[in-house]
Amino acid sequence: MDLTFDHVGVSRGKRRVLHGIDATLRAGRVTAILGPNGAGKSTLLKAALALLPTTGVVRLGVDPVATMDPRARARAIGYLPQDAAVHWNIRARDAVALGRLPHRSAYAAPSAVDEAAIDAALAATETAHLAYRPIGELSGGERARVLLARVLAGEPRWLLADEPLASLDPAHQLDVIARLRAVAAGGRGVAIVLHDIVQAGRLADDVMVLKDGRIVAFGAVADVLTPATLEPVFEVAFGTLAGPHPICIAIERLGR
Ligand SMILES: Nc1ncnc2c1ncn2[C@@H]1O[C@H](COP(=O)(O)OP(=O)(O)OP(=O)(O)O)[C@@H](O)[C@H]1O
Repeated sequence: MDLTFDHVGVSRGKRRVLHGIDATLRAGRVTAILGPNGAGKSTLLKAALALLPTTGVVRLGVDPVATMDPRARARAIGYLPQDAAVHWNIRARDAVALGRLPHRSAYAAPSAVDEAAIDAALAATETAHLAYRPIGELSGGERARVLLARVLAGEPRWLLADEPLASLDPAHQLDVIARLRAVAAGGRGVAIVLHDIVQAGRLADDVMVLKDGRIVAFGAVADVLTPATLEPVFEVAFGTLAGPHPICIAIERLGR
């Protein structure tokens, strides 16, 4: 089930921060969303979750996201925000269990299906050994993996994540990339905001590049992750390396 942006615009205060976004993000693929600071990447994810008022329409399949039943929407689209926090010092496993809330009736105890999904998410993020530790005592990277587990536990049809690799060491970055690719390989949709262009090449099938609230490139990773496309966007000279996936590396700032 694809996620479609049909002329989507967002204003924050008096400023227009997204302009007429037209794009279809495909289920079964990983889409990386790149762009300079302030380009509108996080805003695009929030628009897809109906967390912000928008002009235009975001659709999951044929259904406008904004008018979906909130529980159905929470089951369908999982979200890992930038700088996600847990405001109570609960155990990691209980934090992951929160990801199952849209599947449970109010006050019901987790079912066997819920417990299995929680255990699978802990295993997938290598956080089972942290399950009974207070989340406030975990390192930044451990907490980031637990919060990813919370989203995975909800088994959403679409997974939207804002910078999920930022605080992870290389081994756990590779694990999370493998996990997100597995989610997409299972037919679900994955859209990830990233700053690391090398990781985008490793993770993504498609890349959307935003600048000043507009799409400046959107397509298959090999077509978009090129110096010709990226240099005017980031105002940085890029070089390429041969590898199993497109590797584009920032070399130096342009025009300085
Ligand atoms: N609550 C807000 N009120 C006013 N303006 C906002 C608000 N949140 C974001 N903006 C503005 O909207 C624009 C887009 O912000 P957004 O967070 O989507 O950018 P981004 O591409 O995710 O940036 P970054 O890479 O720095 O995380 C920016 O100019 C930002 O200053």
